[in-house]
Amino acid sequence: MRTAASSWGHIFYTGRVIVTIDGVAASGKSSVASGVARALGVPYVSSGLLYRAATLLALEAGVPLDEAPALLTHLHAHPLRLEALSAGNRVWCGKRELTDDLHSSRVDGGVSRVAALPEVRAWVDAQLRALPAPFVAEGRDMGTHVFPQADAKFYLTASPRVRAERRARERPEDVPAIEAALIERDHRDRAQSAPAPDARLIDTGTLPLDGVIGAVLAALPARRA
Ligand SMILES: Nc1ncnc2c1ncn2[C@@H]1O[C@H](COP(=O)(O)OP(=O)(O)OP(=O)(O)O)[C@@H](O)[C@H]1O
Ligand SMILES: Nc1ccn([C@@H]2O[C@H](COP(=O)(O)O)[C@@H](O)[C@H]2O)c(=O)n1
Repeated sequence: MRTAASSWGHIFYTGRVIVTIDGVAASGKSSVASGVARALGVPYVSSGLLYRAATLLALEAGVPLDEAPALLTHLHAHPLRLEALSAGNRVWCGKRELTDDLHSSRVDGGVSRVAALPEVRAWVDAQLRALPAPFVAEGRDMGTHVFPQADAKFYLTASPRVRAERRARERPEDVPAIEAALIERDHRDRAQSAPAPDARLIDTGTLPLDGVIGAVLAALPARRA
């Protein structure tokens, strides 16, 4: 059992707590999840990194992105390991760290095809459910499908333009191109991207990052050992 006190002072978490933060692409999920996890003193888990890593391995090996049997065979031959730290998640394939290669426009462009495969989703879900709580999990279906029993659920939104402007600081493409790609990715991901009925919706477009983190922390139920 583990106890953590947040820098907000009023939250004391003990035990196997799971907080889920879902939302559309580039809405701030990983930044917010990391900030919340650090405040609580627990790891955060980025589910999207596993889909991204599966996509990268497929692209590198020339495995067609929508051929589930070939992709699963390749993934079983090259097992991935998600290192879930509160400061940032890392993904490993054996001794090779993939993390820095996972946020390219090439991976952005292919990942939704891989994530649409039920076999790949089951492979990701099994790895996530094997992780020991407490943690903050972020993605698309953390609160609906993977951890429906979560103690608190959040869903982040922001307009495509705001998200593209933020992402443009991290990508070589211009804002209109990034915005079009985000809209396309949201559309391809729509099957797994509905908010949980019991999730709190937060529009991150009108708040600074610290404000979103503070809103999540303020909404968490107080818990005692
Ligand atoms: N509330 C905010 N105010 C300003 N910038 C923000 C805010 N939230 C996130 N950002 C910035 O927006 C960008 C996207 O955030 P982040 O990578 O956390 O989103 P994401 O939802 O995890 O993205 P993806 O779905 O592509 O993995 C980052 O540059 C981040 O610093
Ligand atoms: N729970 C999830 C998480 C991610 N995906 C797919 O992975 C892509 C990349 O995720 P990011 O969180 O890094 O944007 C995303 O576009 C989805 O295709 C998913 O399906 N379910």
